Amino acid sequence: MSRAVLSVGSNLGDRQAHLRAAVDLLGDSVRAVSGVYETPPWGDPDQPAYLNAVILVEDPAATQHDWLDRARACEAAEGRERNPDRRFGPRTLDVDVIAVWDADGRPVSVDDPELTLPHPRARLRAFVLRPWLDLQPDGDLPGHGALAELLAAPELAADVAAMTFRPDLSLESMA
Ligand SMILES: Nc1ncnc2c1ncn2[C@@H]1O[C@H](COP(=O)(O)OP(=O)(O)OP(=O)(O)O)[C@@H](O)[C@H]1O
Ligand SMILES: Nc1nc2c(c(=O)[nH]1)N=C(CO)CN2
Repeated sequence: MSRAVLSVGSNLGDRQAHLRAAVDLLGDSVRAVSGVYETPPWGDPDQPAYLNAVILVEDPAATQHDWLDRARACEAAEGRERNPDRRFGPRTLDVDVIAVWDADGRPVSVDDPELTLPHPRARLRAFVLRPWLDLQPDGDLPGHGALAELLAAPELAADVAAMTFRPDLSLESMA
């Protein structure tokens, strides 16, 4: 399994530093990093705004479970704490595996609560689709269709209107 799209989000502490840490920890597998958007909280409105971005990663040696392990390792490194009473609650760093493609470029489909692929809520999340579209204007969310069409769905209009591009908060290396 070689290629994946990861979504990163943060709404606690130094949000930009948490997202940057994920890029650093993913290291040589990183192929592209989107711009950063400030986004309204999805799924649980009573919390601060998030910063969100999307990262394209590639590693011929990585299985889909390796991407999940790496996502969890990034969250742990940034002190992510889980609150079982608030499923979509605030967090220092959330890293979701949105989709994975195998070595032949075929999308991987997994139906397991431990790892569901493509991510079952990605199509409902402007904070995933918008930065991904910036990186891949002709991209598809496997099984659901073109990113541009998904983003144009009426259910996402309010979230699209409320999100702001933050060019001042780039995740690119300062070096
Ligand atoms: N595609 C996926 N990406 C990340 N985690 C997944 C995925 N599919 C299933 N999971 C499982 O979901 C569990 C809970 O993840 P997490 O706490 O990050 O959820 P969440 O971010 O609150 O909600 P959401 O998954 O809707 O973003 C993880 O431990 C993982 O095993
Ligand atoms: N805007 C935004 N909202 C969220 C996010 C996120 O990354 N961005 N992550 C969540 C975790 O499931 C819940 N809600």
